[in-house]
Amino acid sequence: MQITRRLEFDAGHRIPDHKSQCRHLHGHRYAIEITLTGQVIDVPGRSDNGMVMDFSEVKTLAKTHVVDAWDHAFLVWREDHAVATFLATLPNHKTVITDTVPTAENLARTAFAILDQIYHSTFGNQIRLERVRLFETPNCWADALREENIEC
Ligand SMILES: Nc1nc2c(c(=O)[nH]1)N=C([C@H](O)[C@H](O)COP(=O)(O)OP(=O)(O)OP(=O)(O)O)CN2
Ligand SMILES: [Zn+2]
Repeated sequence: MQITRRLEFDAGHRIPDHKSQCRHLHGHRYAIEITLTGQVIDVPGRSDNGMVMDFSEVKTLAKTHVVDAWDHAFLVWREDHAVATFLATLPNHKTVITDTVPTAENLARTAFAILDQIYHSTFGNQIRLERVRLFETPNCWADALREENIEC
């Protein structure tokens, strides 16, 4: 069985080498959808009976490890020296330095890598992260899929 939980957050970014608008500093209302697979729990009386995993727990882990870190942050590529240096001059500014240019594809892949470890260490093999879908806008999204991210 497969379940999906969606969360939203706001963040700024830019794609410094982009040929068009995206090289400017701008922001998005991002959405992240986390898809997990597992067996439906069949233990009468348990709070999560009939569920793969309680959606509220899916949310809590995603919020703690990705969404709260990225929400209202500026996501800046470590090679984007002009912006990274400028942001470092702002006292207490919420800046997240990324190892790759912060496209929807790379952010989806980064979130997958973080969350895969988290769900695995919390729930072992019973729950598997299958996909992280990251919406940059309502019309543009990227999917990080297990088969392309993990060798298993
Ligand atoms: N494959 C990708 N292409 C683009 C990405 C990306 O992450 N992956 N990112 C951008 C920009 O960051 C941009 O903010 C999105 O731009 P745009 O295509 O303009 O998207 P909109 O939904 O705002 O488009 P409208 O046509 O104005 O609705 C660019 N490309
Ligand atoms: Zn953008």
